[in-house]
Amino acid sequence: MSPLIVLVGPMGVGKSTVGQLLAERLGVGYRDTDDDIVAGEGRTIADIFVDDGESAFRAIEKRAVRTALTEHDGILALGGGAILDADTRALLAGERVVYLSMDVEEAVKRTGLNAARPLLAVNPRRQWRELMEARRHLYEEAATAVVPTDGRTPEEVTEAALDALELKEA
Ligand SMILES: Nc1ncnc2c1ncn2[C@@H]1O[C@H](COP(=O)(O)OP(=O)(O)OP(=O)(O)O)[C@@H](O)[C@H]1O
Ligand SMILES: O=C(O)C1=C[C@@H](O)[C@@H](O)[C@H](O)C1
Ligand SMILES: [Mg+2]
Repeated sequence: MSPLIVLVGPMGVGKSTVGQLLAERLGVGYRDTDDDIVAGEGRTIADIFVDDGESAFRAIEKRAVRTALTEHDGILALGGGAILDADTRALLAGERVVYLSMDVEEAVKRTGLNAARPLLAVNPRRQWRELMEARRHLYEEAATAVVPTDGRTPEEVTEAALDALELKEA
């Protein structure tokens, strides 16, 4: 089993929002590896970062992504940093991957100063830019289609993704 679409992109770009719309439009299920991690660990992602550190979180995330890629046949959203793992990127090579992109101002609007996003807790604008410098090329390399989300409603992003993939609705 393999997902119909894998969504990648930075925190707050709309993976959950658009992922659920895509799932409705295509008549399939929606799954999110961040949610799988929270359910499996019984604690929030922020708590995992604080208690065990980022590298422990990445190890948990890598397992969660591998499991979801083999178990789920609908829309799968990956955590924003999952793309950093080389083994995960190798697994994505065989998948239909949509990279949802946005610019920094849109990112600040959508994520704000939300403490639930530990990587953006201090100086979100600068941290977002730094994260994207390290990740943009990884998202782009993994992507079957890049769908910009700036100035688009979630419905418009959903439509653009369906068009880009030439997927027909259920
Ligand atoms: N196209 C859009 N235009 C404007 N706001 C949007 C759009 N897509 C999502 N949002 C809003 O941006 C915020 C983040 O969206 P969402 O939670 O779907 O992103 P995400 O990529 O799943 O983030 P996370 O990193 O938390 O998983 C939400 O408040 C959502 O309503
Ligand atoms: O961009 C990241 O590194 C992260 C994104 C979120 O989806 C979560 O997986 C976590 O907050 C880390
Ligand atoms: Mg989400």
